[in-house]
Amino acid sequence: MMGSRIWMINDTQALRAILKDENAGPEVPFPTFKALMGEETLLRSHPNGAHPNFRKVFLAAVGPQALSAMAPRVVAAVNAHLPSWERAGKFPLFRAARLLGVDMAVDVIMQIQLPPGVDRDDFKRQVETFFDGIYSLPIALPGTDFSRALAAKTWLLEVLQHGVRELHTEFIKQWDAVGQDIPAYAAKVLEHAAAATAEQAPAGAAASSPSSLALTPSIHLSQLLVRAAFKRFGLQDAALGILHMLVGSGDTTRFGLFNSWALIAMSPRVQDKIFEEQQQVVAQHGPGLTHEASLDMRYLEATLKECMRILPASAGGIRRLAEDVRVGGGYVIPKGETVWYHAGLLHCTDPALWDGRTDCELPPHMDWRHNFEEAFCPERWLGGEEAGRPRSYYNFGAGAHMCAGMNVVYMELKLLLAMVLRKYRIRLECPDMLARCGRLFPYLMPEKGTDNVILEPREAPDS
Ligand code: HEM
Repeated sequence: MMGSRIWMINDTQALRAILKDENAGPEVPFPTFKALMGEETLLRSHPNGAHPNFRKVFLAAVGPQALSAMAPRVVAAVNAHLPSWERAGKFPLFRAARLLGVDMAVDVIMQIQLPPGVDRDDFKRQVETFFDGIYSLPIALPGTDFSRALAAKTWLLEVLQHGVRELHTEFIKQWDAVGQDIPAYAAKVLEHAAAATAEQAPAGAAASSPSSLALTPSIHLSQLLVRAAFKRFGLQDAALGILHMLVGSGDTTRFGLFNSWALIAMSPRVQDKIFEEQQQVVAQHGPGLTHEASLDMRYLEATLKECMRILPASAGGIRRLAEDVRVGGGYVIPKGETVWYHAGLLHCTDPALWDGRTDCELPPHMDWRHNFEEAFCPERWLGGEEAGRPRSYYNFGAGAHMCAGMNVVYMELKLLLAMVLRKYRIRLECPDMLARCGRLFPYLMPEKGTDNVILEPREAPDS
């Protein structure tokens, strides 16, 4: 692929070994990705114990308190679009998912601070241009997506330096104070967080002083730890770390949202069950959409899992083997080779759902095109269902690098969908929009003008 040889691994037994860092290192071997994201990504190598410590700090930054603080920002982001969709009675799904993905990354998750004079919408347009380039051919001719993305990168790195400057300065001070040792730095951050919890600092409280800025768990700080693993880094590299997380959190979210929204729009049955659950959530938590309320949306969560089982929002992950790996049938893939675990393929051959038949294009549990009602069954995730509980779920990866933002994604998507589905039934204006998607990789791309979602107001429950 793109000049690289890649082995697709669908043997879950062999995969277990590959998903451990001792045996294989994450890597994205595509020239476009490397040119835009740099050679030194978290996904590539982890000197100095960087990865497990980065992960601890990242997970501390997205714990329950942080999610509670994030929820109102999710609601605000959706409210910035919903009224115009309501006025039109419909919205274009691909564009809506793309805009919301960027909003979630920029405003909700990363809370990007811009320098005076930089317009937030202009910034978001540059982020979109950068996203588009990631899936393009590495041809930097004028007017190509790739060359536009390279230009956007230069601009974005310049702008992002503003918001990360103070943290970078304080980080370097703390970094030197701990002898430039990543585990020691991470330990200090976690101690600081524990002390703040003991003092009952309010959820999402901002750091109280410049030095505590570099000791308070945050996604920004976790990215700086990654940068520090490679070299003594400057402001430009700090900005690149932030750009990485904009991609990691925004681009994936838009695919998750597009796929889920489309599948849900195809199922009035599932929408009714979500609506019923929302009424119970309102009875228990009131009408406000909070992180706590989102925890009681079990059916909606099962629906999202089912959507991302059928149409994963990621293609899994890629690894460079550090050891020979033996796979089924006695084959050995030699050290140094690149392997890919593909979420969609693994879901197809889920041992709990697949009967081993190979004479069909897609097995019934995946075949949403021809067999929608049988394939799309959120109840699978709730147990006690004859459809069978899935065993393979690789949408968020697995093993040492399993998505650290998974709980953020579930909360975002649950709140967003609840805001729409409490008020509306939704349906695709062009019912076979998904089946007509011309482009399938790396994401589903609808044919022009086919992706409108119609909003039909639900009658008030007591009317
Ligand atoms: C639907 C949305 C998302 C999907 C499908 C997704 C999927 C994934 C996958 C498959 C991996 C593992 C890649 C591998 O094994 O090489 C991963 C890693 C990661 N994701 Fe996500 N992701 C999503 C959203 C997010 C968000 C919103 C955040 C941040 C808040 C995030 C943060 C991360 C991080 C930090 C890692 C690296 C973890 C590590 O290396 O330990 N993701 N994601």
